[in-house]
Amino acid sequence: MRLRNVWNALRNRNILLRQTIDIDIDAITMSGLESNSSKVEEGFLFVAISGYKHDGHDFIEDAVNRGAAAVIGEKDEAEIKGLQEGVPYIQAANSREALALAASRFYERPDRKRTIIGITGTNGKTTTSFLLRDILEQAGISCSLFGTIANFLNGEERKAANTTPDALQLNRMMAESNDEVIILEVSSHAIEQYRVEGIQFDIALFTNLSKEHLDYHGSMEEYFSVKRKLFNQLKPDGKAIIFTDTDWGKRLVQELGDEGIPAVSAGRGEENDFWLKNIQADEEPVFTLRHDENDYMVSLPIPGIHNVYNAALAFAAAKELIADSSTIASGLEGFKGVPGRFEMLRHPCGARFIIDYAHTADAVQYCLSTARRLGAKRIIHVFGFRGNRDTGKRGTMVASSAKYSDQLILTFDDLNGIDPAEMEAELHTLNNQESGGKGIVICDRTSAIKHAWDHAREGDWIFITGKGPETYKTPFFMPADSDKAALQLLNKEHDSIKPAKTADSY
Ligand SMILES: CC(=O)N[C@H]1[C@@H](OP(=O)(O)OP(=O)(O)OC[C@H]2O[C@@H](n3ccc(=O)[nH]c3=O)[C@H](O)[C@@H]2O)O[C@H](CO)[C@@H](O)[C@@H]1O[C@H](C)C(=O)N[C@@H](C)C(=O)N[C@H](CCC(=O)O)C(=O)O
Ligand SMILES: Nc1ncnc2c1ncn2[C@@H]1O[C@H](COP(=O)(O)OP(=O)(O)OP(=O)(O)O)[C@@H](O)[C@H]1O
Repeated sequence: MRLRNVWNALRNRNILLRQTIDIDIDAITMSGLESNSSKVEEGFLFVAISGYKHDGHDFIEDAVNRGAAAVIGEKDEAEIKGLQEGVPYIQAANSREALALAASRFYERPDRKRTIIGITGTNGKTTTSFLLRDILEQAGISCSLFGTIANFLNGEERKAANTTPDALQLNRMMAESNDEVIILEVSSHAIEQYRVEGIQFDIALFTNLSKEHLDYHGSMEEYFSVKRKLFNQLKPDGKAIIFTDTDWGKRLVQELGDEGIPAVSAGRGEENDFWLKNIQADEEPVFTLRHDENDYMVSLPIPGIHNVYNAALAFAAAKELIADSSTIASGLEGFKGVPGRFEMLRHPCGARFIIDYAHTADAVQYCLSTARRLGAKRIIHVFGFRGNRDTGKRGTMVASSAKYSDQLILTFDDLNGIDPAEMEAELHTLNNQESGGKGIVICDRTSAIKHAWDHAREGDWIFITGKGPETYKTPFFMPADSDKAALQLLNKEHDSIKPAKTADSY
């Protein structure tokens, strides 16, 4: 592709500052695009990103030595080392934005060739995207799905490093996809970091908003305003579909309406386009959705009122693509679930163990209150906190757990570089301040799980939350690399595992 095409894309968006080496860019073609210097090959355009850990401008020399034909950066040329004659340096106002626009152009606007569905919100993105994919696929519509669990395209599964891939990988995968629909989980980090910039969506969904990532966004208002940007990236005939049971959802519908952006609402009030009513929140919930004066009865094979909300949203989105509502309802009935989201295993005594990815106070409340509603005799909650992330939400998570559980066991999650002693001290402080005397601390995660296992009684619902299906980053006492593997090991070798370190001995 001619470099001129990318240059035009940047100029059209007014982010071009200047082209500092005077060269005829029409003469330059680019054979590839990269933001990581170590992957640059002969003839590539290299985009230097000022990152959180590294400054890509420091790697321009490396990129040029590997054959870069041109470089885009955001710093002034006077600050750049390693540029060579014949290699133009194009200065943009923002490199991440430039990368996204360049990628979209280089891969020939893949968003225009497929139906693109973006899902944002604090909780429920993954579950809603899986629900929607199951509905569409059961109706014979092929889907790619890019999200936290993995990236799925053309029937293959690829590992995902982020909830939303970076702009380069995203546009590349969209171009590679032969599927009719692409479902994309859109995190607030992704929007802030321009990973979805330049993409226009056919449908954009909003699940909810609750306290999360405030270390990154500063305030709820700011967090909302970032999420909201997604809804300004709809195609001219695109649709916003909003779940309205949070004030943030109601506000979004109102604000989009004021801007003339068509929004379809789903929620428990009669005023919604998809009115969710008659909810029987059993282990397999049943509910009715009223739309266009018709009632559709749906049953869902996963528990939790939060999953009913997710299903209502998926139903509303599917309705944009599938006319026959009974096909949508049967897609939901056949839902296969999501790894590590309300995933249930049984203890030999009959107690239930649930592995769940809850990592907000809101999610904890939804999970534990589901168990209470379904008649749990005791609720035990095993969880911890990812190191180096949003420390502000921890107190409310413990308080929420204490409110809905009978006992909580605070343990290690992924330490993410934090000193174990520091995390241990934090767990004790949170336990003393927020658990209402219901908590203990067992730092080793597998020992905490074993403690719960050993003390399980018939009628207990025991939640292990925070990691879902993720593998452990550090080894724990038991030879298991995930919560599920630990439970499976306990189930298999119940008697041969030695007593674990307890709170007192740790
Ligand atoms: C803090 C953060 O958000 N970092 C994200 C950011 O990294 P970065 O671009 O700043 O990376 P960096 O390491 O500083 O490098 C800067 C540049 O130097 C380049 N470089 C570096 C070394 C070298 O030798 N040569 C070279 O060219 C790099 O390729 C890069 O272009 O941009 C990358 C590409 O988009 C992301 O993968 C990365 O996510 C990290 C891994 C991360 O953990 N992010 C979390 C916070 C996140 O984004 N989470 C959300 C989900 C949140 C949720 O809802 O739970 C997500 O979407 O995953
Ligand atoms: N609609 C909802 N409202 C509140 N909590 C929810 C909702 N849906 C799911 N949850 C809770 O949030 C957890 C994460 O769900 P899910 O993975 O679907 O959300 P997500 O938005 O994709 O999160 P992440 O981006 O962190 O992966 C679930 O395990 C559940 O505890």
